[in-house]
Amino acid sequence: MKEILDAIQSPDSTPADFAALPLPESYRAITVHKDETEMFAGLQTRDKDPRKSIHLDDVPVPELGPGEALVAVMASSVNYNSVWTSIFEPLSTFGFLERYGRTNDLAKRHDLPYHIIGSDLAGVVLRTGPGVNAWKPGDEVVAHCLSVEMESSDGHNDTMLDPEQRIWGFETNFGGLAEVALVKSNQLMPKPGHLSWEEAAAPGLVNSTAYRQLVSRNGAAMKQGDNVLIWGASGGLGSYATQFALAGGANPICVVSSDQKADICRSMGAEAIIDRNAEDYKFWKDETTQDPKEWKRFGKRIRELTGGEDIDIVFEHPGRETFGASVFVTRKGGTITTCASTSGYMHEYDNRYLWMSLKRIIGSHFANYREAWEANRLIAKGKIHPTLSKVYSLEETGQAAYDVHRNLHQGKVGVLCLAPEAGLGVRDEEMRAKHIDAINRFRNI
Ligand SMILES: C/C=C/C(=O)SCCNC(=O)CCNC(=O)[C@H](O)C(C)(C)COP(=O)(O)OP(=O)(O)OC[C@H]1O[C@@H](n2cnc3c(N)ncnc32)[C@H](O)[C@@H]1OP(=O)(O)O
Ligand SMILES: NC(=O)C1=CN([C@@H]2O[C@H](COP(=O)(O)OP(=O)(O)OC[C@H]3O[C@@H](n4cnc5c(N)ncnc54)[C@H](OP(=O)(O)O)[C@@H]3O)[C@@H](O)[C@H]2O)C=CC1
Repeated sequence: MKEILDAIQSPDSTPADFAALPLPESYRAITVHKDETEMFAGLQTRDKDPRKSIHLDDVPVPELGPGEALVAVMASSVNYNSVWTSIFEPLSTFGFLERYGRTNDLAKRHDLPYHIIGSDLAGVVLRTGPGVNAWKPGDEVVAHCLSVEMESSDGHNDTMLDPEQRIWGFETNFGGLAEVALVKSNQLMPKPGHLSWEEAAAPGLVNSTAYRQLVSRNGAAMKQGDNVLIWGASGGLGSYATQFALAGGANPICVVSSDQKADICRSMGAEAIIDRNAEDYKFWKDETTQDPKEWKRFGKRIRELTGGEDIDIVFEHPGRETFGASVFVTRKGGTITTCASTSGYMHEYDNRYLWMSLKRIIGSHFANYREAWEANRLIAKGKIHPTLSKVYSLEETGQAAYDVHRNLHQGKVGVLCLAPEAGLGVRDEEMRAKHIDAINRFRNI
């Protein structure tokens, strides 16, 4: 592994040098264990502690198949899907690995008693499998997390519709929170040169998801002037949705839960901000009853902030707790676009407000390769910036996941894998200097 790291850090290394490097037999990886899937049985979601289920193990390097690449991972990031994996909710991800393993001989590699998690990476290609022409050893890359087989016609208009669509590092093994990762070569994209490894690894999953959900025609197709209600506007998804709204000439109405988070949104350029804690919205009277008066109070507050207008697009992901309010505050003909249900997936809303006002609910999930590429291109051009706050070592990944689970973090949380320290890997200092304030906006808060 030291030889690999030396080659990555030497400005003189050539593709041939990388191709000649011997692969290590094993590498360090963040895992959850199949024999521990019941460890949190009986506990409330909030009390399930990722620090107990997340392990740092030595694992063998997987065999490389056709159309695949092995990547030396310099940095990765914590996504909420790794929190779900680590608390075995809504179900254990080992079921996904077993199901994938049953599809063909090569996929059997994924069905192991340990799951190497993580759905982001920035690093360097070490080896490519047969049939890979677009990438070569030594390429500096980021990887998006869409894994598809594309043997069915279903996915050929939109790869997200492939019946064998999986999220890498969640529904497949050999994820990015590790020193080496196995990806399909059509997950690779150029690493933005003006960013360090950990900055480049931070946006991938959430940036691509927010791009499809909000900007793409497959999502809400946001346009100039739209009022966009963004839940968790300084969180993982929300910090990118807010930037897309501002960069696209829309009007973000940012919902957050503290003064500090409101300040972050202001520093991104947002003006309309609602602190859901300070204003104490209680959309639910009890476990089973919502309070439409609270939806109305929320809608009134939005009208105050927009000069009397209602919401064109709701960027939804909290789910059960907020969905009734989200449907209510959307304007006639408006769109609620949802990609998650952090607070519960059995949503309840008053359907009269949906059909009588001709509103639409759009389900959105990650992004196809083209959407992920376009989202990464915006990062590379300095139009959208990483929202990296803290950086942890690989050993501290459990703590990093705990922070995200408990909503103690801001923006995105990074993890150094092979990178010995933060700040390495910048190739375009001039462009970096132009954007340095925006790049550092979330750092150490
Ligand atoms: C990029 C980052 C993303 C995120 O962070 S997203 C957040 C994290 N992700 C999640 O929380 C999602 C986790 N996944 C799940 O919870 C589950 O993954 C799903 C609920 C999405 C699906 O559950 P499943 O068990 O995989 O599928 P089924 O459809 O409930 O069960 C499969 C069986 O149901 C049959 N079936 C499917 N559709 C129909 C139909 N329309 N009519 C009749 N049967 C149907 C199938 O055939 C099959 O059957 P047979 O078990 O016998 O093989
Ligand atoms: N389908 C897909 O492709 C994807 C789905 N996801 C899913 O989306 C969800 C969010 O991910 P991500 O943004 O990365 O997570 P983060 O935790 O980084 O951000 C979510 C934000 O939502 C807000 N929030 C949390 N709970 C509630 C609540 N009950 N009511 C209102 N606001 C709430 C919080 O902000 P505040 O406290 O300031 O209000 C929090 O910071 C997760 O469930 C994740 O699995 C994520 C990426 C892709």
